[in-house]
Amino acid sequence: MTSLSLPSFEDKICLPEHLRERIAQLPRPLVFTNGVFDILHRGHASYLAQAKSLGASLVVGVNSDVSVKMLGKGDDRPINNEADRLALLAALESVDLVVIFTEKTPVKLIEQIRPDIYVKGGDYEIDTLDETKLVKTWGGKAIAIPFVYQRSTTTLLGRIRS
Ligand SMILES: Nc1ncnc2c1ncn2[C@@H]1O[C@H](COP(=O)(O)OP(=O)(O)OP(=O)(O)O)[C@@H](O)[C@H]1O
Ligand SMILES: O=P(O)(O)O[C@@H]1O[C@H]([C@H](O)CO)[C@@H](O)[C@H](O)[C@@H]1O
Repeated sequence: MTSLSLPSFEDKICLPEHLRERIAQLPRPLVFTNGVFDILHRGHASYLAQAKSLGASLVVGVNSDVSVKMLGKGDDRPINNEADRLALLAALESVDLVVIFTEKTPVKLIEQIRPDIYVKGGDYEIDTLDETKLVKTWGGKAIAIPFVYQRSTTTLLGRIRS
């Protein structure tokens, strides 16, 4: 019987204890974004590709299952568990590294990574975010990417349920 090794994209999933060395290996400018990415859709894929194009590498911080519960998206969320959400993001060409965070916001993680560019989608008022204020303390930039495709996990779930 042929034995197959795990697909190489799994290497993009970073354990928090390896974060410092993995970040040091990535080319700069380093772009960072974060989110739940519960049911991946075309809006996410397009957004992440555009985020990557702003720099040389893209790191995605992914909310742990417990931290999703703090965001008020619903008692049944996330639909996909943290391991699966990390793996799907790691499988995208645009993504260089994925790492979990367990707090309500990714501020602690951003302090560790010190990205050159912080990115969120156009559904956020980027200038009001603590994440934006933080990256500016070391001369970083924050950029909001407008939606190209009107998609959302919540809308998809509504359609499945109706
Ligand atoms: N249609 C979209 N186009 C571009 N960016 C998006 C889109 N939807 C979400 N994003 C961005 O992707 C990241 C993750 O978003 P999120 O997981 O909240 O997606 P969502 O589909 O809006 O989910 P939910 O409906 O659960 O809030 C965020 O930074 C958000 O700004
Ligand atoms: O997928 P979402 O809901 O867009 O991701 C959230 O983004 C929040 C944002 O960074 C403002 O603080 C973050 O706090 C939250 O933990 C989710 O990642």
